Amino acid sequence: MSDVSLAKDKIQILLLEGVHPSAVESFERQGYSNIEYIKGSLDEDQLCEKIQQVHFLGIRSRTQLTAKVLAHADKLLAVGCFCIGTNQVDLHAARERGVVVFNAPFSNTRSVAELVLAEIIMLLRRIPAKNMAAHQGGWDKSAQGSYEARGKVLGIIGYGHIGTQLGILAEQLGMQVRFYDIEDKLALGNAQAVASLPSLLKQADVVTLHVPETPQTQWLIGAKEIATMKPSSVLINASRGTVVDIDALASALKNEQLSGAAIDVFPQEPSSNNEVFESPLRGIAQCLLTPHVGGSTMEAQANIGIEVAGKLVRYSDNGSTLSAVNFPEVSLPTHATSRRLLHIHENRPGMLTAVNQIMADLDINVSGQYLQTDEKVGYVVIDVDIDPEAKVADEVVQRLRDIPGTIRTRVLY
Ligand SMILES: NC(=O)C1=CN([C@@H]2O[C@H](COP(=O)(O)OP(=O)(O)OC[C@H]3O[C@@H](n4cnc5c(N)ncnc54)[C@H](O)[C@@H]3O)[C@@H](O)[C@H]2O)C=CC1
Ligand SMILES: O=C(O)CCC(=O)C(=O)O
Repeated sequence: MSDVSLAKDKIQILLLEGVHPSAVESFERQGYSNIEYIKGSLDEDQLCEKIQQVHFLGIRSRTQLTAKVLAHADKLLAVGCFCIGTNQVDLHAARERGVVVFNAPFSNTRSVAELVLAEIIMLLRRIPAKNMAAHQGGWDKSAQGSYEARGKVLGIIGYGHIGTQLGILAEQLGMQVRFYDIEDKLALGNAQAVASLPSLLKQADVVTLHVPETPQTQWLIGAKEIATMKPSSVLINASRGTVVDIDALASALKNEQLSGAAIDVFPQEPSSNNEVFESPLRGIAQCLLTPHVGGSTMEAQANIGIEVAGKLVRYSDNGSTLSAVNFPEVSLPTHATSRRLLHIHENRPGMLTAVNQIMADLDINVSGQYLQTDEKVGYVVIDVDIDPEAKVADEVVQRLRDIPGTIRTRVLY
């Protein structure tokens, strides 16, 4: 695949899932005007059709970017996930096609932490059940089973950006923060690491999940794990729907093995606001259900729009892959006097030699070269002194493209 960079108004941008208008404004400010904005997500077949003309794609958590979809994406240069999670994208397939994927690693962190903090208090006070009763004409004025958060043990599973932010906020309420993480983590404030998941589950009054979706976190919490939790404790999941076995949770709540739960993410989520939400948890009084809105605040969404659009623009304008989640990271100065070539290739021996041999053969001076590789892919950005009027750029691109193992070549400017 090879592209001589298009004029900005020819670059087709598709934004799905109602990403914040700040993204559109950011693109437009930088001269990108060919933007299609769709409020919902598209299913696999619709995406396979639509993606064929798209250079930059923006999605949130609903759009599944499978290997099949990516196989139709001949023009696609980069994907922006306007969220933290990137599990909805086949990152390996994207990388192997030279498609760079970006996300917003902390623009909605605070929003999730605040929601979880609110849920902790609501659940410990049995507000979901009292609220449901009141809506039906009931009056459950009783302290039975209601507790303060102060002094209770908060067990955080996954002590990353959200887990640590939540831990700090919870300490302000006087909670005792314990966490379990597969990595060694700096314990902030008075938080304490716990050596194993069962140990954390046994001692916590509130268990909250803040792990990514990975093969290891799939069904991390099932009937066996719930059985080790205190019957007075509550479970919160605002991470990914595949982390908790929902049937096991529903039966534990019905059998009063747990005192309550707050669930924001589900194994199957509606693809739009018009679709009916089905779940075995529906109707359980002491279960707070929210429609995957942990990160959905105006502040977070506006910031994410600017952040991710900015990353896509920087990649489009100067080739920078800084903070890409599936790609070697190259951060670049702009060279006003040079032309810039991008070469994405399979990481195999001799690639750089082959690239530089072409420059030597064509008597082109290289004024800057930036290479990064990971185990599969190499990404080299080459600034060259070529007269903008000279036709040699076409020949360079052709010869770069002919190097065996080349995935994509582009001339930026
Ligand atoms: N409900 C919502 O709207 C939102 C949900 N999320 C979800 O929250 C997740 C966490 O976000 P961040 O804190 O920003 O991620 P992060 O990457 O900063 O932290 C994740 C932590 O989980 C740990 N971890 C991974 N596997 C583990 C395992 N098997 N057991 C214990 N710990 C494990 C990691 O070592 C890391 O410390 C995201 O991946 C996303 O899926 C994020 C934002 C909004
Ligand atoms: O707001 C969204 O669409 C998804 C939020 C989320 O789950 C994430 O940021 O990972």
